[in-house]
This record gives sequence, C-alpha cells and structure tokens, in this order.
Amino acid sequence: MERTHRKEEGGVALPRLQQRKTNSHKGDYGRVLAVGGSPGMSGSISLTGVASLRCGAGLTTIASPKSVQPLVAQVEPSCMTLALPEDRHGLLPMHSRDAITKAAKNSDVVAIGPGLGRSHGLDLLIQDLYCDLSTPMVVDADALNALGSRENPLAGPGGPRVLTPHPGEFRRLAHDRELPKGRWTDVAADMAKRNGVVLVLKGHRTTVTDGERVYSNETGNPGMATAGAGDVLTGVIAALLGQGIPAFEAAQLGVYLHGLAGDLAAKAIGSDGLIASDLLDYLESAFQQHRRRR
Ligand SMILES: NC(=O)C1=CN([C@@H]2O[C@H](COP(=O)(O)OP(=O)(O)OC[C@H]3O[C@@H](n4cnc5c(N)ncnc54)[C@H](O)[C@@H]3O)[C@@H](O)[C@H]2O)[C@@H](O)CC1
Ligand SMILES: Nc1ncnc2c1ncn2[C@@H]1O[C@H](COP(=O)(O)OP(=O)(O)O)[C@@H](O)[C@H]1O
Repeated sequence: MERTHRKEEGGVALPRLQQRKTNSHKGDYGRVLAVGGSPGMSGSISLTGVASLRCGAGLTTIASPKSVQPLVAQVEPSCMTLALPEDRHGLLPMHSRDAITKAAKNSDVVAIGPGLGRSHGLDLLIQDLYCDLSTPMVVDADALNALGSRENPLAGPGGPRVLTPHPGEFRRLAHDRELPKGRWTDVAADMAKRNGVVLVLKGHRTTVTDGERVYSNETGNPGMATAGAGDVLTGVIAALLGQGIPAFEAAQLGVYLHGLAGDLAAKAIGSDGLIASDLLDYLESAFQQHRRRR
C-alpha cells in the first residue's frame, strides 16, 4: 500500500486546485444535491450545503423532508431547496426514492446522510440509492448507519462512493463494536478495496484510503471536536467531486482543506468556542493558502 502525506512532509503531493477560468459560468463548477435533515436536525444538512458552495460548487440544492424544507430555506439564500415526501415522524420514506433519483440525475454529485435520522424505511431507501444511483456520492452520518444494517454494508456501489465515518459509524460499518483503533486503517483499506469505494476515517488524524493508497491528514485541531464539523466536511468533499476531481483525490484534498480551515479559524478566534459554522468562513482562506503553496 502506498502511503501519502502532505507535500511539506516530503510525501506525495496533494492534488492541485484549478484556477477558475475567466469566461466560465456556474454550470462549469458542479451541481451538488445534498440530501438530509429531519425534525430537530435541519442544521446539519444546511452546513453541508453551504460548505459545498464555499468550496466552489456552481449550484447546490438541499433536499429534505417537506416539513424541514422551510427551515433549511432560511439558512442561506444561495442554496436552492427541494421538499421531499415524509412519513408520520417527518423522516424520508421509501417512496421519496423517485424524487431523489430524479434530482440526482440532474446533479453531478449527491451528498447524503447528515441529520437524516433512523428508521427501517430510511435503511431501505439509502441501500437502494447507494446501489442504484450512478451519480458520485458522499455518504455520511445516518446514511452510513443505514448501510451498516446490511449484511455486506458497502457491497454493490452504483457509482463512485466516498464514505466518511467517524469511529462510532466505522464500527457499525465494520460490524465490530470492539474493533481496536490499531486495526482501523487495515480494516478500512480492506473494505475499500473489496467494494471499490473510498473510506475517510475521521478523527484527530483523519485517514483516507481506497485500499491501494493511504493518506494520513495532518491539518485540524481539537476545536473541530464540535457538532456539525463532519457535516461541513461532507459538503467540502462533495464540491470537489462535483468539480470533476476523482474520488480518492477529492477526499484527500477535502480533509486537508477542511482541517486547514479549522486551523485558520482556531488561530483567528480560538478553539474552545469554535463552532461548525465558523469553519464555513475559513474555507475560502484555506483554498487560497493551498494555492499559494503550489
Ligand atoms: N446541527 C445538527 O443538526 C447536527 C446533527 N447531527 C446529526 O446527528 C445524527 C447523529 O450523529 P452523531 O454523530 O451525533 O451520533 P452517533 O451515535 O453516530 O455517534 C456518536 C458516538 O460516536 C462515537 N464517536 C464519534 N466520534 C468519535 C471519535 N473521534 N472517537 C471515538 N468515538 C467517537 C462516540 O461513541 C459518540 O458518542 C446524525 O444524523 C448527524 O448528522 C450531528 O452532525 C451534529 C449536528
Ligand atoms: N481533535 C481533532 N483534531 C482534528 N480534527 C478533529 C478533531 N476532532 C474532530 N475533528 C474533525 O471534525 C470532524 C468531526 O466530524 P463528526 O464526528 O462526523 O461530527 P458531526 O457528526 O457532529 O458533524 C471530522 O472531520 C474530524 O476529523
């Protein structure tokens, strides 16, 4: 397995970021569909959607259960919203599949999971979308938990997939509550290779693997141990995928820039009271700093 690190540490270089072309338009920078949210958790998918725009996505639509959509629509006027069918608990039912599939076919990337909640119907819906949609997908949070309920959680991806579990979600995906930390990278690499996906193991030193390559990220700080920081990462990686960066490189660059935004935010405002929405304000500076280093 090839191990890659930041160029500054003497390892393999991070991917380059293209400059925006003078005569380009929003259609050149990717259409992101962010699917998530439920009663009490409308903020998570809003963070994902806004992060994708802050990372250069040309157009972002946030799709959420219909009772949640008006709340999401108030967060950021630059995001479009889509109201989806919901069950009596306000969660997405299996019959929201057609509306999501239709929207996904008009998108370059789907980010799915933040704030979805849990139900049997959601388990079936997510499993179906994971296997059937050919659109590249970033799978996070409750969408990972939905896959974890399958016998072979990551089998049969319908297209490029980047999965972003934190340790609790990773143990659910691995079907091993006791999996020791020392084995996480090897187990993740094996799962990634067998299923042809990219896994992002989030934490203090986030690891990205496709089974052939392993990237260990060195940006980020404990100020990011705060609700919603991972929802932001989902939007960052989705934006990069939507701009045509291949899955492993989009995940690698995404975790690097997300951590760098966290480091810039902590430097400017401190880390004790850092909140996830602060990260959004430093993504642009992170992009600029990365460009200057090339
Ligand atoms: N503003 C919002 O609406 C927010 C909604 N959220 C949503 O809340 C739902 C539940 O997600 P949660 O992640 O809170 O719940 P989970 O039950 O998936 O995970 C929480 C548990 O995971 C483990 N864990 C997480 N990070 C760890 C680490 N670095 N090391 C060791 N163990 C670790 C811990 O056991 C922790 O108690 C998701 O849908 C999520 O998207 C959260 O993202 C927080 C913000
Ligand atoms: N101590 C830390 N050092 C570096 N990065 C961290 C630290 N704690 C959390 N992070 C980052 O913050 C994010 C937290 O994501 P996650 O656990 O999914 O939170 P949430 O579900 O609330 O969004 C991850 O990208 C993780 O790498």
